[in-house]
Amino acid sequence: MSIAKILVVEDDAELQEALVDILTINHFDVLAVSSAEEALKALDDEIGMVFSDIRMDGMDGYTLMKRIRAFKPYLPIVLMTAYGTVEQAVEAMKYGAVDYIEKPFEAKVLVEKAQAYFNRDASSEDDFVAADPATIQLKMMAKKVAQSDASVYISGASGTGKEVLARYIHAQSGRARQPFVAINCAAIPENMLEATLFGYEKGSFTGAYKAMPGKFEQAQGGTLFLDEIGEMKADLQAKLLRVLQEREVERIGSTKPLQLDVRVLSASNIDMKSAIREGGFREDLYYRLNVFPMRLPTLKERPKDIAAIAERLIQRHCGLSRVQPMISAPAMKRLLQYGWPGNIRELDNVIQRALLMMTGDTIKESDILLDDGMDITLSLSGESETVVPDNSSDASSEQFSDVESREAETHPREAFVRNDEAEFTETSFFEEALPVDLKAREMQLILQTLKQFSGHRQKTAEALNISPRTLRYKIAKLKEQGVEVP
Ligand SMILES: Nc1ncnc2c1ncn2[C@@H]1O[C@H](COP(=O)(O)OP(=O)(O)OP(=O)(O)O)[C@@H](O)[C@H]1O
Repeated sequence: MSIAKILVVEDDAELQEALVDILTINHFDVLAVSSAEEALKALDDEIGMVFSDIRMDGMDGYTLMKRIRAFKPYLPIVLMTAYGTVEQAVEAMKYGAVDYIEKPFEAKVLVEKAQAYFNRDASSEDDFVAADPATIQLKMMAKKVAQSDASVYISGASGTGKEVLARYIHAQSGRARQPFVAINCAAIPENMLEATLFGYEKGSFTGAYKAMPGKFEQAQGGTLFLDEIGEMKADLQAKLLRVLQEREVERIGSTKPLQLDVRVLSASNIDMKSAIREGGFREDLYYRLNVFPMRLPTLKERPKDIAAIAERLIQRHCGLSRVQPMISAPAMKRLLQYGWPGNIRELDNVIQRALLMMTGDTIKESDILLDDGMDITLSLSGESETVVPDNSSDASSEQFSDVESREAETHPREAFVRNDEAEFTETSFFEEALPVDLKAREMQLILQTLKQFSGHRQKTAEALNISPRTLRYKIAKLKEQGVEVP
């Protein structure tokens, strides 16, 4: 299942041997060849990455890369270039090399590149960075439990990486090549969640103008991740329990049960034990979901992860084609000293800000803008691009923000609610019971406004006083959740 080897293409025998030694010592399985022609013959599904020299007799590394790209569009290829051919390497990157190393290079550089890109094109892409002993142990457990079909329940505060861990479990399992379907139970209005989970037949309720498979069906053969499961209402909990017990699902309006082969992972950031005690969550369902419990510590509880995750985030945001900026020691100290109430999601925002602020190739202390030191909340992740005045009590000065924020809770945007819809669409379906949580309200507003302007994005964004980019982001999120957007 997992892609096993790194292919080294190097015609200098001595250097080839050194490369093989370094990679092998660092636990990579390596196959080495001396020419591009041999490399093409050696490339099979077992190869998860290529390091290739550029200047070789016969076919050069540049041509080799183009040839590989024809049948392996995503295979990470790192070109090794001698001094003076850097421009050629940069040019090569435009055609699809993910990176280059300039000779002579240190062993450390080679290993870092291997760690960064190896298996990058596999469906088992590993974004779960673990450097703290607590997380390393958790990751090992996740790898083990991935081999079974046991239901895993992941607890942890918001932004600690519960979805990342769920994806990791899926990627490490025998289901890795099958779909991973995630649904955020809190983001979908209560009356829509059942249909989204189980699917529905055309005409089975007002608004069901065409048949839709549910998330269970979409995850067939793979993994279904039920995020924020604690938000699910009692009647739906009972239905979910039945589906899990019987391992079959019936679309709403259908009498044909569908046998399910779906592994279920779930997560929540609420205290489920007290939810059970208070009657908010069914104990029997909890025990069915919680066959294997995993708890993600807050970022503060795993300080050794901060630097490693920050580096991964830099890689992620710089793309594969840019030399990675470094973090200066004082800047890192600042990251390490901070409390991270928003966990990794907050770290991600801080890194994105720093990348924007920095000049040169190093993130300096002054580039680190922490939320507690800022008088504006400015997130650049696309999740919240608007500037929200901190602690503002002036509702009129606020914008309709992406931030699922406390500000929004204090000042719900009543002015945006337009109850003038009459036709049956997903929108009117939402209106049957006004959703209580703000995410649902936001969704309702967007769908209503889109409908009002016949799906015209620009006009909708203007009416909601949000940027078109924010609207696009929100629409993409809704689509991800299975909501039909006009
Ligand atoms: N171990 C990790 N390594 C690298 N990035 C991570 C890690 N954990 C989380 N992230 C990043 O942090 C962000 C938040 O992660 P994720 O959405 O999985 O958190 P969550 O706990 O599910 O949050 P919520 O409870 O709000 O749904 C994402 O951008 C994710 O890629």
